[in-house]
Amino acid sequence: MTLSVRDVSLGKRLSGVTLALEPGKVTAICGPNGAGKSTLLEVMAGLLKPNAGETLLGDLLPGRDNPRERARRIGYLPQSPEIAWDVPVRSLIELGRMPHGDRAKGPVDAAIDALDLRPFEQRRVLTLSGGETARVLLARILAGEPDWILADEPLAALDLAHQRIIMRHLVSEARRGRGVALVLHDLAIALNHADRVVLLDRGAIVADGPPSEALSRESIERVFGVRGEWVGPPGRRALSV
Ligand SMILES: Nc1ncnc2c1ncn2[C@@H]1O[C@H](COP(=O)(O)OP(=O)(O)OP(=O)(O)O)[C@@H](O)[C@H]1O
Repeated sequence: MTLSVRDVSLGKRLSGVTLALEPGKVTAICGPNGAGKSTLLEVMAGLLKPNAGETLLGDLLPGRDNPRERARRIGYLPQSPEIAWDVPVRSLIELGRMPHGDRAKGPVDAAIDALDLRPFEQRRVLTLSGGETARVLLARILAGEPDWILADEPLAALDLAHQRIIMRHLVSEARRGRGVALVLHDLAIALNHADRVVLLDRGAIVADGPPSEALSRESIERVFGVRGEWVGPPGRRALSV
């Protein structure tokens, strides 16, 4: 089922954005600070109502029709999530099952393993480091087995090894048929791992397509004002600036 926004505008934050995401793919949303990436993701999650335009999940309006159904279908990880209760890690991840009304062991265990959280399972969440906390919050989303994973900077707090593990896992979730949309600042991760890149600037889409096209030298210079050169072999490219 396609997740799309049609002609969405919200103050100065988004203007006339139209985008249709397909399941089975990883889409990276990139762009400079303040470009509207988080706003777009929140609108796509059905959690922020635009002034004009609409978000559609197939032909459903997510959020308004049925919030529980939306939560079952769309797992949304905000940029700076807050943790209200100092509960054990496993209990927090189990909260991801709330839209299903169960604590199914299988998906909770799978999420714990995917995010390398076995050693922390019984720890209280407020004792974890920033990167460990970020992994727990993403595990909560995975435990809910949503059709769509929308995550705002899910790798920002992670060390190199965990960035790799988690990016690979998100790619494998997409290959199993889920839709994955990630706000990413690291253009090399977007280039190497995403199937599609949507480049935003000042609230509008300025490039949208295969990563090597959307993140060409020219568009990086135009949008970020930085001259860069992609170096290294395909799949392992780095941006030399
Ligand atoms: N609640 C709000 N009310 C008004 N303006 C807002 C609000 N939240 C964000 N903005 C503004 O909207 C613009 C887009 O913000 P957004 O957080 O979507 O950008 P972003 O691309 O995710 O940026 P970053 O890379 O810095 O996280 C920014 O100029 C921001 O200051």
